[in-house]
Amino acid sequence: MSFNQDFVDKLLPKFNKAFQDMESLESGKISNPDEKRMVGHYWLRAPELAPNDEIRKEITEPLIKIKQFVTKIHQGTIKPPSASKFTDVLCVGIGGSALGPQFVSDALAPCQAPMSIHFVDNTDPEGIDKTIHQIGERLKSTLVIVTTKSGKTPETRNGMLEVQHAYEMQGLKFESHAVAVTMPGSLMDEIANEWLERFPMQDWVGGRTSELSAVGLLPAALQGIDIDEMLIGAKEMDEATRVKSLKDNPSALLALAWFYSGNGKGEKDMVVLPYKDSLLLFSRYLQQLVMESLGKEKDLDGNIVHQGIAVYGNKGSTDQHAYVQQLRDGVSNFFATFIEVLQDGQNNPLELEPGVTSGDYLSIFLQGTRQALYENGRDSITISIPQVKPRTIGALIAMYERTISFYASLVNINAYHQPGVEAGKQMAASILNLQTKVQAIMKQTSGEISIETLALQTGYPDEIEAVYKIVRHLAANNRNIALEGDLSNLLSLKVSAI
Ligand SMILES: O=P(O)(O)OC[C@H]1O[C@H](O)[C@H](O)[C@@H](O)[C@@H]1O
Repeated sequence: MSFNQDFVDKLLPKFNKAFQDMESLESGKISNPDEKRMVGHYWLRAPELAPNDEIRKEITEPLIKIKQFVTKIHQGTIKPPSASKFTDVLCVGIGGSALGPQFVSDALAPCQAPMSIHFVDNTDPEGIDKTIHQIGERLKSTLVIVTTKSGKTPETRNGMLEVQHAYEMQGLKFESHAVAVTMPGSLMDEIANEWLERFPMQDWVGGRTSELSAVGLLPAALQGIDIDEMLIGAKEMDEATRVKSLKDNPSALLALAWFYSGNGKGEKDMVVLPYKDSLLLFSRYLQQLVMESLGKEKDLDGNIVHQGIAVYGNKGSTDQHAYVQQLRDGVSNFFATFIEVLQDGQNNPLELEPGVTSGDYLSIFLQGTRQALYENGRDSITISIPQVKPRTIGALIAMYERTISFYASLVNINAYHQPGVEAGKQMAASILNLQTKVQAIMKQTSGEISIETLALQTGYPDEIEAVYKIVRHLAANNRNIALEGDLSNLLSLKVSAI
């Protein structure tokens, strides 16, 4: 990164404030003012630092419960009614209730994992059917984990109902296969009352920072991943990033680099390039962590700021054969983050040429791309880890979590709420309401009507385009509606009930 000492000196007061803000956050002050919540994910790996005994218990008790439950599942003490053991795990959840478990599974699950894992993270019926089809006969020995902090996310509810239906179709009792991870008292908590087990999600842990809570630890432990090591890695990184010295603090340095690169306004995108197949999902995980945390319209004083940093990426060297061309030669609107893994992970590596292995190529390609970018004035950050293992993954997660906290302080925003997501959900709910009205009207309509008339009859004449999209979708799925006319020309269409 091409900043100089002057730039660092100028930012030092902001960092001193960021260090203070973090101290206050970690001491349990309300750091998510809109939702009036504490922000406590850092306590998950150091319960001794939690502000009181009640919170400490909220961390230690579920952890014991997870370990006991996982042992019983692996031993077959807790077993499904029609098989001797659970063999598979099916996780239903979305956003922060899916991305961490998916990333960690891809990065760390051993080849001979005690259980295979599958995910339903959308309300796409075809995607759900495909997953259930892949599980096939093993559905009877599959443990379902429904994860939702709020307990009311529509996609997760739908996924659960679809999965439940699949169990019923095979004559299996869903409740004997299901556990929930949710906030005590939530709708899901009530639904899961008769299930195998319920694991709590803490009010003071946000979805996107929940990987080291029951959300991530339960599926990881079921796959035989050492969750204690993940927690140790995160704790060690927390200690290293609690240091109030910019130059000695990895998260502060990372936040400084982000601030420099995007001029404190997110002017440049973050391209995440791990040179390791097992870290493929890291960019997707970071996309939520960074963009949902930092992408904000207003700062903490209510000024319109439109903050954020766009994140994308995949893996090296694969991406060198795709979009890296633009990174080097095209529009200069990004900074790259290389993630370098020192150990190749092969015992007897093949020598492709004398003294050269596949792993050497991977390492050399990283260096080559980094230098080629640098020579063309493109900045990059390189993070090196010795190996992809539970401890380093815990550490990486913790490093980025604290970088978010620091950066949010530098640009004076609340990193812990997501008002924009709520807006989309409310819109979707009103369109569902409109669909219900359309279906009710069409049930009582004989003959053809225009979309304009139909919109008028719903009481929302201005929602003509939404009505058009609703009927087009219903007709495409044989849902008792037929359309006559040119599908691409709204005004030519006539709707009738069938
Ligand atoms: O865990 P849940 O309450 O089901 O939420 C799942 C996800 O959806 C929400 O819309 C939020 O934007 C995410 O931050 C959250 O992780």
